[in-house]
This record gives sequence, C-alpha cells and structure tokens, in this order.
Amino acid sequence: MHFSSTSLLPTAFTSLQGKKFCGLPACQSGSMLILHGERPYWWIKESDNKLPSLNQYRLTCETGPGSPSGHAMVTAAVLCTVVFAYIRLSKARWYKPWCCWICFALMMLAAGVSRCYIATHFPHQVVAGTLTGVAMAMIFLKVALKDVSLKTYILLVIFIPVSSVLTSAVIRMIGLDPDWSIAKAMKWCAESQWVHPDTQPYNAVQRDAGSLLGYGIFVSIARSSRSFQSGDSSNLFRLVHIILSLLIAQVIENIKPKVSTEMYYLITFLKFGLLVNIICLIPLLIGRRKINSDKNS
Ligand SMILES: O=P(O)(O)OC[C@H]1O[C@@H](O)[C@H](O)[C@@H](O)[C@@H]1O
Repeated sequence: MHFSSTSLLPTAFTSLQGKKFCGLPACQSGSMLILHGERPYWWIKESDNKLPSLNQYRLTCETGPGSPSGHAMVTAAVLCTVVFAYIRLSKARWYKPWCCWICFALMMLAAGVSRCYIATHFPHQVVAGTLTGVAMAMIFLKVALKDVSLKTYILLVIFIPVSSVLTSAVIRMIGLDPDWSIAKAMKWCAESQWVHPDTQPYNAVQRDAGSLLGYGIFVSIARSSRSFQSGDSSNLFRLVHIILSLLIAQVIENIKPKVSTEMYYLITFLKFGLLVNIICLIPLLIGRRKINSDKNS
C-alpha cells in the first residue's frame, strides 16, 4: 500500500477543518535532510556478504536517506491527527476510540510492510518513522496554526528552503556529500526511469514550503470570511470535500513536466501552494453558496 502525502493531506485537512496540522511536513523535510540511513535495495548490493538479491519495483528507488521512513512518518502523523480529531468531534463511545486505533495500527502495519517488501526500508526505519510521526501529531495538535499571521507563514516559507540549503552547505564543508543517497539510488536502481525527482529531499522541501504558503494565504482569506466562520461540518459535506479534494490532488500531483531540476522544484512549490489553497477554499465556496441560498429562501 502506498500512502502519498498528497492523498493524505486533503483527508486530514477535512477532518480538522484546516486548524492544526500544516506544520507537519516542515519537520519531515528537515529531518530527512539531516538523518542518514542505508536503504536495503542499495545496501544489499554494496554488502561484502553473499546475500540474496532483492527484487526492485517502480516505487523502490527512493533517493532520500533511509532513516526514518518518510512515508511511515507522514502517514502516522496525518492518520494520528485524523483519529484524534474524529474521536473528539464524534464524541465517541468507549469502543469507538479502540476501533479507530486498531484501524490506525493496521494501516501503519500495511504501510510499513509494503515499504519493507519493496526493499526501500529496513523494519527499524519504519518503526522510527511511525514513532516520530505520532510524536509530531501530538506536538502539532497543541499548536493553533490558524491563528498564525501571514507574515509568519511567509517567514517560515523563506526559512525552510534557506535552512535546507545552509544545512547542505555545512554538510559539504565538513567533507561529506549531502547528496550521497541520490548518487546511491542512481547507481543501484534496476531501472533508471524509476529514480524520480519527486523523491528527492529538496523536492520535499519545496513541496512543504509551497503547502505552507498556500495554507498561510488561505488562513488570511478565511479570517475575514463569514462562510468559513459559519462552517458547515455535516458528514455529507465532509465526504464531498474529501472526494473532491482527492480528485484535485491526484490531477495536480500528476503534473510532472520534463524540465530542468531547478524548474521542477519551482513547479513543485507552486503546485502544492495551489493545491492546498484549492482544498482549503472548497468549504469556503460551498459555504458561501449555502449562505446565499439561505438568504434567497
Ligand atoms: O523514506 P520513505 O518512506 O521512502 O519516503 C520517502 C518519501 O517521503 C515522503 O514523505 C516524502 O514526501 C517524499 O518526497 C519521499 O519520497
């Protein structure tokens, strides 16, 4: 099972009504740049021992360091946030939280097993990613990001790419190669077309910065909007919002032009800024139509 953060983002936003989760990706990209860790698909080829070879698949050739698993981290952070929100909003009886947490555990197990099966992670990396994701969800549930000013969002959006470039520069200065994992992916991936810029840590940085900017812009629009404050949160409304958001996310995510790396990063930044804005604005638009039709009747 492959949970991309693109598909999880709309679901989480809908559950939380856009309140508190948008700081999650920033931490993820920062830690991915700093932490090291081999991936099984290249480790086995470099190992001196006589070990069996591992099958590679289209999704195997991730280019970032292996530790912790980014998929496990984002999946755990987002699903944990959704479960907390669901339990709080649905005023669940005693058995419902348990059902939610069992579903959460099963989904994490499926995500973790799939990462190991395709030889892109060792089990301990998936466990580390899951625990980090849960910790991130617990921290960000306490932060009311909707009250943060647009200026702060803009400063964060500048800070995230600048700090990642500086981190790389420092790593280079101490004689290490910050792109060591990209080189290994290119060397050991069975098919060169499976090594995709989408998996590069710098691309994740642009995606997270774009998403934060998109969310910051949305928050400043929403603060002055009556339809946002009136907040229709019926289950049908949420379901429509999730389905529409997932469809839009799939369309935007699949825009993958063949351009230079720098241009690709810029397009990623814009794509995700736009995506978050569209997802966030859907309730505003539906809410406004509802208010107008209430007025007319
Ligand atoms: O470390 P993993 O599990 O292979 O995941 C890497 C992926 O982690 C995701 O969370 C990032 O958003 C992707 O850009 C990256 O490709």
